[in-house]
Amino acid sequence: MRYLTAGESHGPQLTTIIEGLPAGMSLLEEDINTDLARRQKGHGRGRRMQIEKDMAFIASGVRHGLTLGSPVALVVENNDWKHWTKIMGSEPISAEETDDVKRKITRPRPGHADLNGGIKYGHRDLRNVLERSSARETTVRVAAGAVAKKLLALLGVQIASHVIEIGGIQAERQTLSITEVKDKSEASPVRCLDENAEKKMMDAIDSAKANGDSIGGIVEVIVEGMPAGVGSYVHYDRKLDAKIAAAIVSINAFKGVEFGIGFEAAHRPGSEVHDEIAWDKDRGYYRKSNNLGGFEGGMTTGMPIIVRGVMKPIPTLYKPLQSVDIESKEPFSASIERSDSCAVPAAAVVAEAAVAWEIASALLDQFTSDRMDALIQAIESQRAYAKDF
Ligand SMILES: Cc1cc2nc3c(=O)[nH]c(=O)nc-3n(C[C@H](O)[C@H](O)[C@H](O)COP(=O)(O)O)c2cc1C
Ligand SMILES: C=C(O[C@@H]1CC(C(=O)O)=C[C@@H](OP(=O)(O)O)[C@H]1O)C(=O)O
Repeated sequence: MRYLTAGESHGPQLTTIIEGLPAGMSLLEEDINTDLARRQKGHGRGRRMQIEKDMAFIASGVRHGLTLGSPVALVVENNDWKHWTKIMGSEPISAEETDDVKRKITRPRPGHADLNGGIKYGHRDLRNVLERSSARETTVRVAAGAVAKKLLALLGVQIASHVIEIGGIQAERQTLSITEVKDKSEASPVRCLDENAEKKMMDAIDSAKANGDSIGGIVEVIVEGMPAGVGSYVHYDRKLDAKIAAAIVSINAFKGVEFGIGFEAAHRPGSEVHDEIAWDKDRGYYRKSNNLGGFEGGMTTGMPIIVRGVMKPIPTLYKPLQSVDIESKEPFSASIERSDSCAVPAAAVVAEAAVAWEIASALLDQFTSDRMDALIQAIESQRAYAKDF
């Protein structure tokens, strides 16, 4: 299964085309819209989120609520487009129009794709870079992820996400079921399970905003119900943990990823890292602990997948950073109109979508099927086989 996305931040719409879904899977626009709404929320979001009300239109590949096996195209309109039709339209704009009307940008923002993207594509108007490098694109990544999540739910695989750190404030660890993680994170304005930390995180976001600054954080994604032995050890590009790591770091502003105890493994002896193997007739094989976060040798162990990603602080700051104008080569202080001050809660939903996509694709690679009923059967039989192996 694969997908592409298209669309600029202030263009008319965002589009994704998903190829390789089996036929006969139930899919409704509301399955996708729930996740699109979740991605728009979160304390710290800027004014753009008051303009947009993201809704997916299923433009192909689904008939009477069921997938056809043909490409599924999803479209999300940008409400903000109506303010940008002249600036972002595809028709040529007259040479007499001023750079102001074109909203030309010659001052690259530190921490953004602006300067490198300008150098790479030869754009002297850096708007041509930022329109596509903007995290507005994560809207349709979440739409594609919602489709993957629907497939996973029908295969008995559950996924949830929550925020574990914002601006240095850490949530206390809790032992909760995946349903409780979903409910509690959904009810929190920062998607955090710990109410004490939640309040402090909100204060930290408010004070960063008041100081013209921004803060980042850490999100965690949990997956339960994956059969053992998905992915492979035989080649670097078939390792499922590696694919998930790439998907997480590909999210705008994500700088790192870890599984299970992650970087903590560097500080512990092997006897306190590796998860001992056990078997009983109800569960089949299991690990007595899950320090490795559900992966050994690039394959699922059947234990929950625990993956965390770290998001840097938002780079556009009201407190301006220094940069250089590419026309005059003179230094300047960046000025801005609007921005998020913290998007970690929204990014948790994006990370969940990214992980859902990778594991759904891995299941389809391994249990190839053009039909939903046959896929369900193949995965049930893998679970039974692995249990008594
Ligand atoms: C959900 C989400 C919302 C974001 N909102 C903003 C924003 O309002 N302002 C901003 O400067 N960066 C924002 N970013 C981050 C930038 O898109 C990102 O830092 C930039 O494109 C450079 O990419 P890199 O940080 O991955 O190198 C957001 C990221 C995500 C995931
Ligand atoms: C539009 C979204 O996020 C945007 C991501 C973003 C950036 O630079 O990445 C900059 C802001 O856009 P604008 O410049 O239009 O205010 C955010 O609002 C979204 O998440 O849907």
